[in-house]
Amino acid sequence: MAEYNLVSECVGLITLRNPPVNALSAAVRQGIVDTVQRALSDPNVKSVVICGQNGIFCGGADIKEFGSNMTGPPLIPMIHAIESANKPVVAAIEGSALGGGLELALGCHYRIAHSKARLGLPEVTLGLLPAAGGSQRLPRLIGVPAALNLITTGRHVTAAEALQLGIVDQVTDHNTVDAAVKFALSVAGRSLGPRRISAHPCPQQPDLDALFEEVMQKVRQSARGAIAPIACVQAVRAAATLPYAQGMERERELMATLFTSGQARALQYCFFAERAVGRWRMPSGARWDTSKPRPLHKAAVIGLGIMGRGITVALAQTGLSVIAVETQEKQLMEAKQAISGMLERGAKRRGVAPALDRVIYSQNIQAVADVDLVIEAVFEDIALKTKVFQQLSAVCKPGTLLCTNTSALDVDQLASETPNPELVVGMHFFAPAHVMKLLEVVYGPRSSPQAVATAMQLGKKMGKASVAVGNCRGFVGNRMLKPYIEEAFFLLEEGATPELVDQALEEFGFAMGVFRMSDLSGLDVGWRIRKGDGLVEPSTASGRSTRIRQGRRYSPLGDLLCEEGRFGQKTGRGWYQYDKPGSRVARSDPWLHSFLGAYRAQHGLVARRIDHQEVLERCLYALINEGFHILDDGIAAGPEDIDVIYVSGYGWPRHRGGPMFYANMVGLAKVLERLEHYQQLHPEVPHLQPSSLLRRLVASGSPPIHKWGEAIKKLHSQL
Ligand SMILES: CCC/C=C/C(=O)SCCNC(=O)CCNC(=O)[C@H](O)C(C)(C)COP(=O)([O-])OP(=O)([O-])OC[C@H]1O[C@@H](n2cnc3c(N)ncnc32)[C@H](O)[C@@H]1OP(=O)([O-])[O-]
Repeated sequence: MAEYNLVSECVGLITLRNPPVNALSAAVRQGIVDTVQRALSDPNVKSVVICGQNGIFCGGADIKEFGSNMTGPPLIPMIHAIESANKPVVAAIEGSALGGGLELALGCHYRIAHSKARLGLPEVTLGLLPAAGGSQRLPRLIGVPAALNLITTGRHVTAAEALQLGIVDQVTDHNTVDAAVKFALSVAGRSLGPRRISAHPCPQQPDLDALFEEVMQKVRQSARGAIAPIACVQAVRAAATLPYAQGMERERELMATLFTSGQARALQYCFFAERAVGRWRMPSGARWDTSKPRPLHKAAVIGLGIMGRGITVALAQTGLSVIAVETQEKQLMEAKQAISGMLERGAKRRGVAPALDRVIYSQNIQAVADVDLVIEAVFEDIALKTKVFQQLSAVCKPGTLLCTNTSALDVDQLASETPNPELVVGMHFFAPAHVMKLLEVVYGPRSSPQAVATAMQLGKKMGKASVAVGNCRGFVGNRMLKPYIEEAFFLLEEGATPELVDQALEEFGFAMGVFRMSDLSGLDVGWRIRKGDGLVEPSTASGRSTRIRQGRRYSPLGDLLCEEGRFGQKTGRGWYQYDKPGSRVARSDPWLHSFLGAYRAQHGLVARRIDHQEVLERCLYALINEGFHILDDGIAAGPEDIDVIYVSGYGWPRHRGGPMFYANMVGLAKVLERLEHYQQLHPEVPHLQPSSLLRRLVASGSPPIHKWGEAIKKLHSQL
C-alpha cells in the first residue's frame, strides 16, 4: 500500500498505492509508517519524497473506514514522525491533495505541486474538521484569514493559488516526482527547524477577536444549522491563540464531537450517494456499465426562453457546438444578447475565453439537420411540444437523440408521437439551467439504454448531479413537492401563517421555506397546472364541500391569491409583500393575514395554535411518504436517487442527508406512527395515508437505508 524505492542513489521514494484516489486506509498508513522508518534508518538515504500512484497524491482519509472500528496506525503520530524526521521529506503533489492528503503534505518539509493539481481541506463538507493537524498547521503556514476561508468552505485551490498562498513551495508543468527528487537532492543536509510548520507561531493578526466574531457570524448564517463549519472556526481560533500542543488537544476535542454526529453521517452519505446515482439502472435491466453513450459533437436547443438560454450556455460550456433555434426574431435577438452575456460572465469567473463562437443562432428548425442531440425547451404545452417533436423527427438525421426539457409533461406521450420513441428522453433542468446542479433524466418504457446513457453522460459533463428516473407526473422532485405544498396550504387554513411555516422549515435547514420559495418561482405556475387539472373553481363558494375536490381535501388559497393578481416576487405581492415587483426581500403582509382570517370565517374554520413540530411532521412526512411511493413504483432506483435530487435541486439541507436518509435517521416506525396519527385526523387527505412500502419496511424490522434496496427487492419477490 506504500511502495519504497531508492532513486538517484540517495533519495527514498515512497509511493502511495491505493486506487482510485490513494485514500489513507489502515494499510496505507501502515505502509507510510514502515517506509518512512526504513528511509530514515538507511544511512545512504539523504532525503525522502512522498508521492501517489496514477497521477494523484492523496484523496485524504478513507471515508469508508469512518463507519467502522478504525484500526492501523493513527494519522497524527504518523504525520508528526514525518515532520520531526532529521532528513528532508518532500511531498510531490499531482492530481489532488485533499483532507488528510494535504495534512500529510503539511507534515512534510517541502511541497512541490504539478500545475494542474488541486489542494484543499474539504473535511467540513463531510461534517468534520481537518483533525490530523490541518486546522493547526494551515493557519501557521498561510495566516488566519486565508486558513479560515479554506477550512470553513472546504474549497479546493489550484496549484497557482496554493503557491500564492504559500501552501506549496514550487509548481511545475513537468514530471512532478522528478522535480521533487531534484528538489530533495538540493535541500539534503539543510537545517529543518524552520520547515517544521508546527513549530511556527501563527502569523500576527490585528484585531483577532473582531475577525473571529465577524467570521463566526457569517459562518453561522450560511451553515443553516450545520455544526462542522462552526467547529472549524473554533479549531482555527485555537491555532491562533494557543500553543501548538494545546491547539491539537482542542482540535481533537472538537473532532470527537463531530465524528460521531448524525450530521457527519448524513454528509458522508451524500458524498457516496452522489457517486452512486451515476451507476444508474432501469427496470428493464439496462445499466450504466453495459450501456455505451453516443459520442456528441453538435447539439441544438429549440426555444430560447429562460430555460432554453440557460441550457444553451450549459451546453456551450461543455465544449459542444450548439445551434440555438428561436422562431420569433425579437426573442432570438434578445436571447443572443442574454446568452452572450452569460457566457462572458461565466468565462471571466473561470478565467477562460468565452465560447461565443460555439453558438450559432437560427430562426429555422431546418438548421438542426446534422446535430447529434436536440433539447427542446419550448413552452410547457403538450400540443406545441408534440408539433416540435414531429418537425424534429422529419428534419434531423437518423439516430439524433430527441430530449425534452419538461417539468410536468408526459415524456412517453411525446415519444409515442415520433417514429423513433427509443431516441426520446426527458431532461428536466432547473432554472437557471446553467447554474442549478440538478438534472433529472427521464426515461420511458421505450427509451433506449443508449439514449439514457448519453443524456446522463452529458449531464455529468455539464457538472450536474444527474439522476435517471422513470416517467410519471412530476417525475421525482415535483411529485414529492406536491404533498409538501398542499400540507403547507392546509396548515394555513388551520391557523398557521406563511411566516410560521417558513420559519419552521428554515430552522430545519431549508434554504427557503415553502411560501418564500413559491413567491420566488411564481404562484401562477401551480395555478395553471391546477386549472389544467380541473381543480380551480369560482371563488364565491364557501363551506367544507368547496374544499373537497375530486374526492379529496383541496385548499383554494393559492388560486385565490392568483385571482388577486398576487403571483409572488414578480408582481411584488404573493404570500409576502415586496418593495417593488422583482424585489427579493420578503416582508410580512398585513393584507394576507386579514385575508386568511376572512377565508377561515367564510369557510367556518377555527384557527388553532400550530407549532413548528407539527409543521415539520406534516410537510416533511407527507413528502417522504411520496418518496416511498416512488420507490415502490420503481420510478427511482433507490433512496440515494431521491436524496440527491432533493439536496441538489430543492434546497433540502445537506447535513440532513436528504428526505429518505432523514426518515431513516428519525426511525421508520416513528414516521409511520406520525403519518397514521395525522391520517386519522385528516382522513380526506390521501397523501397522509402511509405508503405500503413504508409499512412493509417497518414490518420487516426497519432495515438501515443501505439495505432498503435488498428489502424492496425481497418484498417485491414475495408479492
Ligand atoms: C482524522 C481525519 C482527518 C481527515 C479527514 C479526511 O481526510 S476526510 C476525506 C477528505 N477528502 C475528501 O473529501 C476528498 C473526497 N474525494 C474527492 O473529492 C474526489 O473523489 C477526488 C477529487 C479525489 C477525485 O474525484 P474524481 O471525480 O476523479 O473521482 P470520484 O469522486 O468519482 O471518486 C472515485 C472513487 O473514489 C472514492 N473516493 C474518493 N475519495 C475517497 C476517500 N477519501 N475515501 C474513500 N473513497 C474515496 C469514491 O467514492 C469513488 O468510488 P466509486 O464510486 O468509484 O466506488
